[in-house]
Amino acid sequence: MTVVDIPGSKSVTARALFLAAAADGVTTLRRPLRSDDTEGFAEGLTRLGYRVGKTPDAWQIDGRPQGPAVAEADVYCRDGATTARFLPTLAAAGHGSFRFDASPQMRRRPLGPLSRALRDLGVDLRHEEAEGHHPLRIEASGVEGGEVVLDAGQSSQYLTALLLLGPLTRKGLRIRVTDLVSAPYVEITVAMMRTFGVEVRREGTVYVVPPGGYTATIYDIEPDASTASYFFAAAAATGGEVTVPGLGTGALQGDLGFVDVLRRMGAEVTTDAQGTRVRGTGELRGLTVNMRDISDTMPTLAAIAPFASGPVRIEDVGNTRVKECDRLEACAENLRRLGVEVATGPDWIEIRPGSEAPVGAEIKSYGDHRVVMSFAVTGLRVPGISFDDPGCVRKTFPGFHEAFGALRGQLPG
Ligand SMILES: O=C(O)C1=C[C@@H](OP(=O)(O)O)[C@@H](O)[C@H](O)C1
Ligand SMILES: C=C(OP(=O)(O)O)C(=O)O
Repeated sequence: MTVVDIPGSKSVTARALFLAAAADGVTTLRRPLRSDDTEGFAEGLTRLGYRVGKTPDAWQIDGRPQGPAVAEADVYCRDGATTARFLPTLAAAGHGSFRFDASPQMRRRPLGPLSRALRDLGVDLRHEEAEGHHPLRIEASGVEGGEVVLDAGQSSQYLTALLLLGPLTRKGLRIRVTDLVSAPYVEITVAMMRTFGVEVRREGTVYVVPPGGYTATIYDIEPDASTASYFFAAAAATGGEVTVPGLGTGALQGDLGFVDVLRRMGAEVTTDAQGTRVRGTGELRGLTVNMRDISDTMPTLAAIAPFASGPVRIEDVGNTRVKECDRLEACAENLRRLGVEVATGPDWIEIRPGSEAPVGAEIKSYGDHRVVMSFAVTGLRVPGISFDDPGCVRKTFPGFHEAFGALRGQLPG
């Protein structure tokens, strides 16, 4: 049995940084994720004048309920959508002139529904180049609050950004949501807001957020469930056994639901209060699965699908086309490089394992950490897999190759 120590959750760390910055008092985050996305978020806060103190195991943030400590700032959000979508709302609640820009891929990724909602709330927000995309400029003078309509069918992060903003407005927010993808991420947001002293109420499709601000706390960041998916998939694909402590029945992240997909395929899964264990049984059945709620794990499943005994069809994942790359096409392209038959549609991918074993090839990373980490799992059973850009794992797990290499030595085969 192998016990794997998975680094902290990106989503939880990003939210915790926002909440800590907005809270009244000093917050300590224990075991935050240290990766390009979360270091970028913390750097953004520093640019906005917040104090972020770092030790190897904890980050400490001096909260400022009144908003950024500087009157002007230029914030580079790197490749992280949480930074690029959450930080502008934090800035909007303060006073000053703030500009946000991001990596070329993050500039291509959409933001329009969020910026429209902020404008509807009276925020002076301008896109400097393409409408609905970074770079953008906010002339912030606080947010009054009230009711706003939001389409979060492309990204739940728009809704999370507005929910996080709610308690910083003068009247609170009523957010009427017309569509929502990646819904479990909103549950993470609501649960974490509660820990920082704010109760979000739901009335059907309306989220009601009271004004009044956040309270500082000591917060333990749980391990990243999307990262854990590579290690669970490794066990399922090789007949090995992997245990991840800290991701148990009380975990906040919906992506832990990936183990239910592995269970449907034939793996043995046990989850208790302490963590989750996956044991490969030698059986990996094909299936049709809707991954709308957990689409960050779509590439993980696509990458082990060639080992299934029948076709694997993944549905309702159209939003993976606007992530670090077009993930449906990236997975299809790389599976074809391995000699695997695959088809895609607007929001689905179907992998059809053949009688021939996949062959080794260079994987085209498209700068996407999940493409690399997913096909590393394929590499456990297919000799000769290499990557054109292995380093792009830095976005969420700089130490991935070392950790996965250590696991490889402990798995069967
Ligand atoms: O809120 C979050 O932390 C995230 C939400 C999801 O994005 P979408 O809601 O855009 O699907 C997920 O893919 C991303 O990695 C992190
Ligand atoms: C889509 C992802 O990240 P983000 O949207 O936060 O950039 C991801 O980590 O898979």
